[in-house]
Amino acid sequence: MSQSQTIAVEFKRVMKSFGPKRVLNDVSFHIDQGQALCLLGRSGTGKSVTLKLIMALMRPDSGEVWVDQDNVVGMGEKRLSRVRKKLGYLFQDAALFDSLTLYENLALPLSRLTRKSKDEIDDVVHRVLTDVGLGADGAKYPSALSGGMKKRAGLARALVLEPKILLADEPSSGLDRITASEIDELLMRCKTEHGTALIIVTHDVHGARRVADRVAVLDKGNLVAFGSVDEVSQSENEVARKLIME
Ligand SMILES: Nc1ncnc2c1ncn2[C@@H]1O[C@H](COP(=O)(O)OP(=O)(O)OP(=O)(O)O)[C@@H](O)[C@H]1O
Repeated sequence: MSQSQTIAVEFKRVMKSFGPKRVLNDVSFHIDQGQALCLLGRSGTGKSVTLKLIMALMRPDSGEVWVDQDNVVGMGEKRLSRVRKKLGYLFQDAALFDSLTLYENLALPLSRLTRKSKDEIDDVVHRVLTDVGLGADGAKYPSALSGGMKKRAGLARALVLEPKILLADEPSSGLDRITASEIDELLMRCKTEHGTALIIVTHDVHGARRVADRVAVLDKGNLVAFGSVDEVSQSENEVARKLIME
């Protein structure tokens, strides 16, 4: 069955348990292309598991997980690798190769996964590095980058393949407020300038209030609130209301 053109990611009645522990209980939501969803919730409420289900690194016990036009549940590796090309990931630790310069870290996925020429790769890497404010830092090794620069570098690496959907796991963790706001600005630019859908796991409610078109609050395996920041602020669920008003 084909999905609406505009849906980027959709969960339909997703259940996931580990042994006796139910981590996601009948979770349904969707986010459209060009929108930002922030996933909030206390520690251990299934936020990272949600990202892993989208990447199909895990399989739900039941339910459907749609990415763009495809239900990835039960999909074979060949088709999955095509779907995964639509996804970019910004990991907590930036996931850069320490033995490569920043430039080389960005050029590597382009030379491995695309047919771009050396000159085209050079153009893309310079453009993306400039976009994230690291235009003069391509020759540096990851060990020479500050925490904020590493996050920007991780974002550049996630964006270099021009994903339709960007998944970010705590993009502002460990950063001071000003640097965290700069990362938020960059994420918002991905959305407005490239129409990228963003799914951001975060404990930074302040950032979520600025970035999110939709907020999803998970608590004890349940999606207890979903909607705009204003809607969640007026949610009947106390956990969700308190969390967003922090
Ligand atoms: N591969 C796994 N095997 C067993 N249990 C797991 C596995 N992955 C996650 N869990 C459990 O699922 C629950 C949710 O984990 P998850 O990492 O999604 O939490 P989270 O909301 O991202 O937490 P945090 O905010 O601390 O990162 C936890 O109880 C965790 O121990």
